[in-house]
Amino acid sequence: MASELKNLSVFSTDNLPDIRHRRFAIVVAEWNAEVTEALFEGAYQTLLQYGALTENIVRGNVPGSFELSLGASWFAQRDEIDAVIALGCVIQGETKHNDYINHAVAQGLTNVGLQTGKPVIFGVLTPNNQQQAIDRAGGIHGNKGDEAAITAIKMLGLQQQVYSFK
Ligand SMILES: Nc1c(NC[C@H](O)[C@H](O)[C@H](O)CO)[nH]c(=O)[nH]c1=O
Ligand SMILES: CC(=O)[C@@H](O)COP(=O)(O)O
Repeated sequence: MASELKNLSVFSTDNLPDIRHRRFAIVVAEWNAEVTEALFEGAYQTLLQYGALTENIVRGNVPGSFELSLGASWFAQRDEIDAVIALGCVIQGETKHNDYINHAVAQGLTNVGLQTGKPVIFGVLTPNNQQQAIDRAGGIHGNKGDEAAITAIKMLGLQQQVYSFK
């Protein structure tokens, strides 16, 4: 498979913007907390590593990934928030329930970003089983939380470039 034995969290960190004064909301789904906590830790530490201040990062919990869109929307509508990172893990079950959640949250988070004009990052794992989730939350395939944080930073950099273009 394409992702076999690959660290999927390898990304360029060239030309990242100054984020000292940027404020981030991280919305975390409580379902599969062992995984989502690892995603949160990866996102939080990555934001700090690249210059965010602890006082400029706020966390909110939602029951499940389906609720990430509304939680993200509440934060994104606040003038004080510059970007939102949504973290969840939807593990395939016996029915199609995971498909409905995954499609709803992907579309929902997309809509929040488009409606607010702010980076709203899809940091939701959609694995077939627990091991695939663990492998992508600090395991052999990296940490989707790290990727989500870098994505938020990069999008703020693009936003800054767009709005400063003369
Ligand atoms: N099975 C998983 C869920 N299910 C709960 C939904 O996200 C939602 O909270 C419920 O349908 C009520 O609206 N959530 C996950 O994040 N991960 C799962 O594996
Ligand atoms: C993905 C989920 O919603 C989880 O509860 C598994 O549900 P099911 O086994 O009923 O498909």
